[in-house]
Amino acid sequence: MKPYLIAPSILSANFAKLGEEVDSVLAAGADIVHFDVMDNHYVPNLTVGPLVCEALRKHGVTADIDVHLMVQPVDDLIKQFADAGASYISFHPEASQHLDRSLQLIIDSGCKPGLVFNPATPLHYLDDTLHKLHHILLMSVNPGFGGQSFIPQSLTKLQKIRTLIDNSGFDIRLEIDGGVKVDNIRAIAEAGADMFVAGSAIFNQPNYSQVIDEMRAELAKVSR
Ligand SMILES: O=C(CO)[C@@H](O)[C@H](O)COP(=O)(O)O
Repeated sequence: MKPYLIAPSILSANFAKLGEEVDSVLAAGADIVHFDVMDNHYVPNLTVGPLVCEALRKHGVTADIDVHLMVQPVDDLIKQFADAGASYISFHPEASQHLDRSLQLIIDSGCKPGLVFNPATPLHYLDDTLHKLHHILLMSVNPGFGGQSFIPQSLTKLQKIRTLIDNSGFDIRLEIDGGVKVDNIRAIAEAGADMFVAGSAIFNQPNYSQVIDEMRAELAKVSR
């Protein structure tokens, strides 16, 4: 198993001082920055685009930036985000007309490709794509908003994906996103996740390092 990664979602950060927020959360021990892109079409909310990703790089952020595209169509934004400094880029398979092409565009742009599954998106999209994936992102809430509750059925879906990955022989990260908190992160890790996106659990607390330390303490209890 890979080392656990904690990825704060900027969706819950104070956008009026985003650079400082990202600096603070990285200084507090976060591993990677989760960057939620919403287009008010694929999801009913509107957030940020490549300019903001580029601004974080210009601000001096050197950590990996994990771009989650909640957009349709997908392909036009891939190169723009790669040029803006994205490290990982993931998208929802049902939002792409040509899944293999979209994955290849991410690879050709020099980024690490991922597929995102909503709570009810079928896993058959993994049938012919696993060999190209760097990560799989399971949404444990319906996408569009921070601060929602973790959908308990996601644990079963996580276990299914973990088994698929382990049986495939490919080295793929399994990321979870939505309602991740100190009090459920251990169960989520035990179901197979190795990368944890948390927005409100981190940014809604005054002391980011305390939350991240508490999450790591819970993760240290997982036997694997
Ligand atoms: O992509 C999304 C929501 O669509 C997430 O990244 C949320 O931003 C996670 O927020 P919390 O559930 O952790 O508050």
